[in-house]
Amino acid sequence: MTIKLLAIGKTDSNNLSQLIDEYENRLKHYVKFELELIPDIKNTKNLSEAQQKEKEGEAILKKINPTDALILLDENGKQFTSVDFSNYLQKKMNSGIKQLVFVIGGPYGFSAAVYSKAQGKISLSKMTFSHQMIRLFVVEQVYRAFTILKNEPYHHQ
Ligand SMILES: C[S@@+](CC[C@H](N)C(=O)[O-])C[C@H]1O[C@@H](n2cnc3c(N)ncnc32)[C@H](O)[C@@H]1O
Repeated sequence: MTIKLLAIGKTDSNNLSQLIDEYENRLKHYVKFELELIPDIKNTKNLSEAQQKEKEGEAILKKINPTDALILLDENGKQFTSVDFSNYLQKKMNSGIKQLVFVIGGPYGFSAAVYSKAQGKISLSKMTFSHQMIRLFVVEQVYRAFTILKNEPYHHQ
């Protein structure tokens, strides 16, 4: 199974990018992983929040193949412990899915169209993180999950 993390807009902070790269590189030892950044929507100044979400939603859905499992990162989604999340990933791998796609919304979240296509929602906390910082937290948690599955000494209960 391939895991893709889809997000809108390039990561503005070099420090953040470096940390994301670090975990992305570590993850490559365990699974085929790709972080794909969808270019920012242009002329957002002339768009309402709802219009921006719609356009971002269209761009997101264009990237999804019919056989992908689409899972949204969302404050109101299901919460896991890191061990539970590792078991969740193991089950997805066992289920024969070709590609698991985690999607991070833009600054205003997801359009209704994206919600309606999603097979699940995962929350990393009840608090809201910036759409850029959450990238790092997702990559780190996926990495952590694989170290748990491999019994490696990264995670401590
Ligand atoms: C700034 S937040 C958008 C917040 C907006 N209130 C909403 O309704 O989604 C941007 C994106 O970051 C992700 N995000 C932020 N906090 C999160 C959390 N605690 N758990 C999971 N994803 C989160 C989500 O993908 C969200 O769409």
